[in-house]
Amino acid sequence: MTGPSELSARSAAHKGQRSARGGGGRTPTQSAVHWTEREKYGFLLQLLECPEFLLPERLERRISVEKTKMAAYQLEQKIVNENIRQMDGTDSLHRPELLESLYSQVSHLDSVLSSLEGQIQVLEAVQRSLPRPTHGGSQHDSGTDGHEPDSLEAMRTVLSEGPEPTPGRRAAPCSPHPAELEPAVLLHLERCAHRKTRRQLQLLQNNARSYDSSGRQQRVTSQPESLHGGSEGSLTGSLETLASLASSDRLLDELKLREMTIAQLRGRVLQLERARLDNIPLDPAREISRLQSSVVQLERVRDELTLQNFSLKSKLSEFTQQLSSSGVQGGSEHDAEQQRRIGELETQLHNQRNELEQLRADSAQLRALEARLEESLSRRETTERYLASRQEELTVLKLDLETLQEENTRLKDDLSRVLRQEAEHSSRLVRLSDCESELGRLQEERRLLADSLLRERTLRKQYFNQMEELKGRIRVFCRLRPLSEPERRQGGAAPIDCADPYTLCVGGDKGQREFQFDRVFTEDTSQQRIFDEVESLVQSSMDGYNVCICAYGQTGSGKTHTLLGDEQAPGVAPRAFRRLFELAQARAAQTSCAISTYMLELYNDRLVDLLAPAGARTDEKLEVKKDRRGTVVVSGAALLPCQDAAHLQLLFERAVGARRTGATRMNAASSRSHLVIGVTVEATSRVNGAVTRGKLSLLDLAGSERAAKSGADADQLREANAINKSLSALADVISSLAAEQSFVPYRNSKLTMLMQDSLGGNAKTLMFVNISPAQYNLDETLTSLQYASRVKQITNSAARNADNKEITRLKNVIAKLRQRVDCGQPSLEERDEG
Ligand SMILES: Nc1ncnc2c1ncn2[C@@H]1O[C@H](COP(=O)(O)OP(=O)(O)OP(=O)(O)O)[C@@H](O)[C@H]1O
Repeated sequence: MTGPSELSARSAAHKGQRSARGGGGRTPTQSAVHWTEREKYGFLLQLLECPEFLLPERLERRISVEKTKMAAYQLEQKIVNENIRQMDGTDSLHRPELLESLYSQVSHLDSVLSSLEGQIQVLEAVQRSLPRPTHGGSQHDSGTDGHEPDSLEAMRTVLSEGPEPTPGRRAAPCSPHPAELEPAVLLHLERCAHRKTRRQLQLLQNNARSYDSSGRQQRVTSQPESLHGGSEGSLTGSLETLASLASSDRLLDELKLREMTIAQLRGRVLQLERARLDNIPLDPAREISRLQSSVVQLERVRDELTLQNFSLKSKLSEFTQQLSSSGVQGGSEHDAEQQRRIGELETQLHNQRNELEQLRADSAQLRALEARLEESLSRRETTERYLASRQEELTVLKLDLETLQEENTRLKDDLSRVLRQEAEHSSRLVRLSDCESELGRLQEERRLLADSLLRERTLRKQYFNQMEELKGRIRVFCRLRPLSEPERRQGGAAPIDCADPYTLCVGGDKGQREFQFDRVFTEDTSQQRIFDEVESLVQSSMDGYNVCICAYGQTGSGKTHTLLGDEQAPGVAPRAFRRLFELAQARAAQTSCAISTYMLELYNDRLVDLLAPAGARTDEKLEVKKDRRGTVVVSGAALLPCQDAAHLQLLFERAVGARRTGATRMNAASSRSHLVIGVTVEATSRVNGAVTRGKLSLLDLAGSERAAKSGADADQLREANAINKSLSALADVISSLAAEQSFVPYRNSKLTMLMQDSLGGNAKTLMFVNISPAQYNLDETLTSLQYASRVKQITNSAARNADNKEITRLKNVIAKLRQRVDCGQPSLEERDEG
């Protein structure tokens, strides 16, 4: 069965052959190349067999008829091609026979078109080679019908370089004469003209003969009249005979010239034939050559005979002349003799004519044989060509078959692979649809989880804040540091005991005192444990609260260690930085966080920007202000955005490195200033665009100390004064907040101004009170604990309110007791001392 790919391959091959043969968009020149020289020559011979076709009008008509035929065939071919094109499509699979028949139709049409084009070309070449008919009379007097050229000049002109342009007429368009056609055409034309001249000559001779016989009769019947004074009629007849003879001479000359031209043309045709024979296979060429040489020999014999004929004719005319002259002179004695001789000569002439006719018949037969040979050769050539083309086609088809077989194998492999892939693909599709439904379910689940997570988060925040509320806005943690070696040597540890995680018992001269805090951390508490307690506040700053974590205590009590720590044991600050960025990362899907920082030092009541580049640090006064949202800002201080925790840590280390420290008797690296680290967090919700702003303030306060004890010099005394002043202002603020006074003296110190937005209000504050365990520092420890207790009083509003009521009651009791003292009863202090 013929497959569609095979058919299309064959179609392509067929089209390739057609285009190679000049099919499709052929030009006449291209077609002529494929209409062989032999075919052209055969057609030309056929044409010359019917000389009436050489008339210009007929040629014209024939050309136009052939062109019309060609147009019709071309149209038909187009239709068949269109059918093939459609058949090459989907239907071709089911109708291979129809397609085959269409292909054979196309081949047939191709060959017909090629033949028609060749014929047209030959006809046009013949037309071009003919002299153009002139309008208004013939330029060359042919003496016939005005169309048949018989003028020698015209022939020569055509033979040499084509027709001369005549005056009033433009030269023929410059189309080249096919060199091999012109001599053959001219030869034929010349032969036609030759035959005509000979017919005329024959006519003249017949006339002369009839006149001669009538003259003789006249002479026989009217001899007595001619003897008496001559006859006028016989004179007229003699003159006509002379005229006929003269015209006969002219015709004879013309015949000679024509025969010479014919000989020339024949030689040229032979030359061309020989050249053509070079291209013809060996045996037929030899055969044609042999036949042609015999034709030439025959023609030579015929020419000789023709010459003899001429000489006889001339002799005859001489005799006729003599005869007529002797007739004019009144007869001669040798009449009978001459008549006999004339009779003999005429017989001889007649015989020679018969011979000549015989030769001509032989020649015609030879030509017919030659034509048949040509025909059979051409048929053989056509068959050979057809066989060769079939052979080529067969080779191409074999190659096509091999290619198709390979293609088929490859396609089978492809098909099996594709089928395998399709099976895999369909199983994958099933899996994919399962996955899709699973994904849909998971997405729904995720959405529900996200909703519940949001609800949970909101609740968590709510509970967290409630818990923080319960813990109090101000929380106080107490941290006891380990006893150092110098302290051990200087009297050892003070009687400080941690009764429970919230109670610290300190023994002293006035007995043991108890201090309650939110948490009490003993000397063995790790930095991580401390941070675990602080972490919730760091989270609050992410939730939009202002959070302040500060460390208070005498110098060397461990404030810096708690807040900043060192490389081995990082304090609250570096851990808080890391936690902030972890929280920002965890919430990245819901909120985008922008974290910035400023780091300041308050030294001798003067603010210093610790993040300003070293060279750029000037004495420019930094001012503490509040923005429209009530947040404290320091104008002139750098507020640097931080990309990540490492960046913030780097800035922190830079600031700590720039901080002012000095050696005291109490601490080799004592902080002589308050360190304020502010980390602002601006969180923008990706859901609704809501912005929350929080701040984490870390405050490492300078050590509270007694100047004499710390061994301070004049500068250090000034530093200590400033430090104590600011700490006292901080205590005042906290007292005011505790007493819920309407006025809180924030502006008494730069420190309190700076901490305004982180103390009181909605702010959450955590104070570490750091204490030394040394007996040597017991007084300072007690002072610190009392200070922290004051702060603790405002940690819980409910408790605070209760405390306040209690204080009021006690104050009333004191007042009554004072009245009793005034009445001789002991006072409260006296009772306590007792
Ligand atoms: N909990 C602790 N565990 C171990 N060592 C501690 C602890 N607390 C403080 N120290 C050590 O005590 C010394 C003094 O601590 P730190 O410098 O933190 O005191 P300070 O209160 O900041 O002093 P100043 O106010 O003078 O700056 C340091 O050497 C520190 O390492």
